[in-house]
Amino acid sequence: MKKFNELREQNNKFVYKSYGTLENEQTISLHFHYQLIESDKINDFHHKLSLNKNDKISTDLDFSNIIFHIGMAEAISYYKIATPKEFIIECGTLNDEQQAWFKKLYYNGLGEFIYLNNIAVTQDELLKFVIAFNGDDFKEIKVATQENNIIPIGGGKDSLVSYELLKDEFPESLMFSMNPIVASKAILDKHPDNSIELKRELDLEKILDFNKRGYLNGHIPFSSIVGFISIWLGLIYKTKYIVLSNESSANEENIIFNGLKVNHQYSKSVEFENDFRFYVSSFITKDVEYFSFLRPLDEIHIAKLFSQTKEHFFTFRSCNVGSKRNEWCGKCPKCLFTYIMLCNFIEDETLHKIFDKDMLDDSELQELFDGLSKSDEVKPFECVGTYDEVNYALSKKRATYTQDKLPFLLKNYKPVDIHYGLEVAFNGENNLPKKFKEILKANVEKLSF
Ligand SMILES: CC(=O)N[C@H]1[C@@H](OP(=O)(O)OP(=O)(O)OC[C@H]2O[C@@H](n3ccc(=O)[nH]c3=O)[C@H](O)[C@@H]2O)O[C@H](CO)[C@@H](O)[C@@H]1O[C@H](C)C(=O)N[C@@H](C)C(=O)N[C@@H](CCC(=O)O)C(=O)O
Ligand SMILES: Nc1ncnc2c1ncn2[C@@H]1O[C@H](COP(=O)(O)OP(=O)(O)OP(=O)(O)O)[C@@H](O)[C@H]1O
Repeated sequence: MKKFNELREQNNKFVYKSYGTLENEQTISLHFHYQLIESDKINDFHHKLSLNKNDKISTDLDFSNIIFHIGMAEAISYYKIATPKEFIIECGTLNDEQQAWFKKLYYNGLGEFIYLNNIAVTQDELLKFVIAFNGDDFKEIKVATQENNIIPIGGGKDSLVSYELLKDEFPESLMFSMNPIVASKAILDKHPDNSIELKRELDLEKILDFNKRGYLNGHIPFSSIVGFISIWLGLIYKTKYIVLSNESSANEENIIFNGLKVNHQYSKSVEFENDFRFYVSSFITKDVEYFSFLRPLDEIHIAKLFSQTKEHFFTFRSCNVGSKRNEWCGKCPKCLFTYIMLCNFIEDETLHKIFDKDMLDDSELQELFDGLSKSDEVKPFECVGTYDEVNYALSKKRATYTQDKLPFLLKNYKPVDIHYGLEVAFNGENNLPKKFKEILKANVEKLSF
């Protein structure tokens, strides 16, 4: 593996060359061009997003501001290959405050990457933006948006819960999925007139080739990309609310490394959500609002809500490893975590059918089990919840077995006497508009733990 310092010493540069829109009768596509400049070589990357047109879309305004910003968020997949000190922007401008904002996103969004590649770098040192653009500043985009929702669908249980809780109250909501997996496509297909399917094409062969040649690789803040893209969708669909399904558990870091709170789910955290809302309303538009509907909830609450939606039991896929093949891989942290969250709310027989086994009886999962349940272990780098809710669920489940019937992973598990508060803090840090808070409250009140 080429090391961070070795790559930095080569004085490589990253360039955001251009962004553009191509439109024909059927499709709209956004194109982004980046370069990684090594001393004697220019490596070009071309990234593309595309969408089928329909009569709900209006593209008659100048959307360059938001499209430029989508390019800033998407650039991270290519920037991370060599993490140059200099990030040159040739197609737009960012003031000091905006540059500081993106530095924070890149640093925290690459937190897991920095930790796993054992990189010693501060937020200030990671990169410096160089503006090499002489055009005008971007203008705020003003669109008369309607009181409707775009609900991004990931195919796992969280966005399905939002979908279920909102579908009667807001039957005209638009369901958005990017490169949808089968589970997401099933939701979009139920709403053919209100679905947004977006194709995202990375310059993947080139990324994989750099990976093979030992350049840097690691996790990127995927949800920040969903965020900027969904603002663009809100503008072209004239739709006010972007309704995410990020939970409060996403705020907890995996580990603290050199003072950096390393969180796999950084761009799902409320810190990012608050920063993002501020950024969008200050520099892009005040007419589209991004918030997470499930923010007051922990994963355990979401799991209980999900357990009321039987029709999704055999279609949802929360497993990132298997979801492209429409499978639960049965071996990753997210499979085990999802199983643990649901194990008190869905009867064993059904749960075994969904996951194809009793995951708590799989001795090969001991290490993952410890990572999820012991606070002195590093929490797995996946979208999993907090130690407290895992231990709450495990302790509750363990109490339902007699000693001789305990599944393998619960045999040596010591129930934890935690005071895990199940009450939902609706007045905690969240950005739910009043009407959404009322719907969530009414549904949570129906649950009894
Ligand atoms: C599906 C998945 O979890 N992928 C992560 C995995 O990548 P892998 O190599 O196993 O396969 P691919 O995803 O096909 O990636 C191939 C290469 O392309 C790079 N790449 C991929 C997507 C992208 O947007 N940009 C890229 O540069 C990737 O680095 C590979 O070289 O491991 C990677 C390294 O740790 C992860 O970066 C991949 O994660 C995807 C970006 C991804 O979509 N992950 C989401 C499912 C995810 O983790 N979401 C989090 C939200 C995190 C956040 O803060 O936004 C969540 O749901 O909580
Ligand atoms: N491909 C995608 N297209 C559109 N939105 C997405 C996509 N992937 C994720 N999202 C959005 O990001 C949120 C976080 O993703 P995440 O995978 O954690 O959630 P999920 O799929 O709804 O449920 P789970 O946590 O059980 O997997 C989703 O709830 C959804 O709103």
